[in-house]
Amino acid sequence: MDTIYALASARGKSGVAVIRISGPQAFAAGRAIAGALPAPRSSAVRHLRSSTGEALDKALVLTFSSGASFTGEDTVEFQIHGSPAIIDALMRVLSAQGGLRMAEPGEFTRRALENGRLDLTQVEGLGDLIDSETELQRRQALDIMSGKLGGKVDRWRGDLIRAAALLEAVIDFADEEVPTDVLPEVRDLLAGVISDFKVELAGASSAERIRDGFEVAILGRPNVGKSTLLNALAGRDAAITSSVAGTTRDVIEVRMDIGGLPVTFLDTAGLRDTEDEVEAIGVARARQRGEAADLRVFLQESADEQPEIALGPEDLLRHAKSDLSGSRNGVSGLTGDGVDQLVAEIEGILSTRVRNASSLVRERQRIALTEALGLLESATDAVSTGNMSEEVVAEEIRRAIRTLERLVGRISVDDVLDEIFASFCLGK
Ligand SMILES: Nc1nc2c(c(=O)[nH]1)N(C=O)[C@@H](CNc1ccc(C(=O)N[C@@H](CCC(=O)O)C(=O)O)cc1)CN2
Ligand SMILES: Nc1nc2c(ncn2[C@@H]2O[C@H](COP(=O)(O)OP(=O)(O)OP(=O)(O)O)[C@@H](O)[C@H]2O)c(=O)[nH]1
Ligand SMILES: [Mg+2]
Repeated sequence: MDTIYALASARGKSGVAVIRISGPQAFAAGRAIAGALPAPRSSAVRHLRSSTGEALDKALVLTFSSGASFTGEDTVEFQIHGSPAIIDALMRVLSAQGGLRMAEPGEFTRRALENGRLDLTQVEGLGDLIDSETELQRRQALDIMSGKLGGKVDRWRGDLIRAAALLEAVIDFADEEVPTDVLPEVRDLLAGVISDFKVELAGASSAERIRDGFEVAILGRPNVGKSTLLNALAGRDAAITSSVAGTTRDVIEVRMDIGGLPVTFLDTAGLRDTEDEVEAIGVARARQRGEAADLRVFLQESADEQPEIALGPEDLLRHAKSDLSGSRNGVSGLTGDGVDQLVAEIEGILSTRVRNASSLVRERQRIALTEALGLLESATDAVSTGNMSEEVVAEEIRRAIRTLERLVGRISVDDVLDEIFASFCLGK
């Protein structure tokens, strides 16, 4: 097993930077640079030196032994002054050490997975935790990283293993008298797991929305003040505004945190028929992105205007430029009138949509549970109608168990690993 190292903190200047070394040679490499190492899980101040004895930095050194470390391997950390020059110098010294190489993105976490420290869902949770930008994303990712989904999967797996074993006992003792009827217990076990799966699946799209965020499109005729409203929401000049109708062409995206939810606002081209070729492309994009968005805010020029895009029941209609019209159901990006109420209403609508969020935060997880549910429903049918042999039913349950094992990475999942680790940072 190679010993790997990487900068674990962000590149650039910082108060303190962390360089981690993990693997069988970690302690030897640490000693070569820092001298005597502190006991595992304690720290010591040391002068770090190159092989020629030149001082690199005065740093904090930490060690973890393989029994109790993040990766499950011997680990040494240097917490150094966060200067790019020190980082470069230390990385050079490490690369010159025999048997060490730079880690690939996500490789520390991959080792934690291989050493059974984390299951696959926890790895996904950790990736999401590092990517989290809002409070709800942080909480959701921390739950998953702490084993919320993995723990449930283990319990379901246990119940299904028992159900399959009960059926297999019937098969094995087919020519003897099997005194008790196992079918009621099998049915109960399946029903319990099926009902849990349904709750999880019902809350999957909400959980996925917390992870991926919502899109809210601002739509309306040209010149009604869409871009001005976007800028008011963003608190900066994200989009060009002007008194010329047809100013915005491309969709302008601004990412925001609304009550802990990640929301991307879309400013769009004003909707109208136009001879201008470029503007027409913009209008087509506005319609397409507007229809695909999770929620639409339609700015009306006048109260009797019919929106030229289909609005859903929760979509928001607002009179534009309320500072001029004095409308009560209005908004003004220019004066800020009605903007806070609009944001509050959007927050209310979107937070109801995530209220039933479950632990299935990724499509991969939802697909696995859907597949397992199908198998268990067909097994339940067979048990109830009795028109299938115990062997076949047990095999269906075993297939559902294997699907759960893929979900947590208990059986080989090389195909999903590359995809999951592709989005990890270097040093994680
Ligand atoms: N300096 C530093 N801070 C850090 C990390 C790190 O690697 N270094 N982490 C890295 O991501 C996170 C902490 N994660 C960790 C996760 C598990 C173990 C660990 O030693 N686990 C053992 C023992 C558990 C125990 O003692 O309770 C294990 O799982 O067997 C350590 C750190 C965040 N902060
Ligand atoms: N009085 C007033 N003027 C506004 C308001 N919002 C925008 N305007 C003005 O109206 C003009 C058009 O504003 P924009 O925000 O560019 O309008 P738009 O809807 O993005 O226009 P297009 O991109 O062309 O579709 C600019 O001169 C703005 O200063 C408002 O709430 N009140
Ligand atoms: Mg505009």
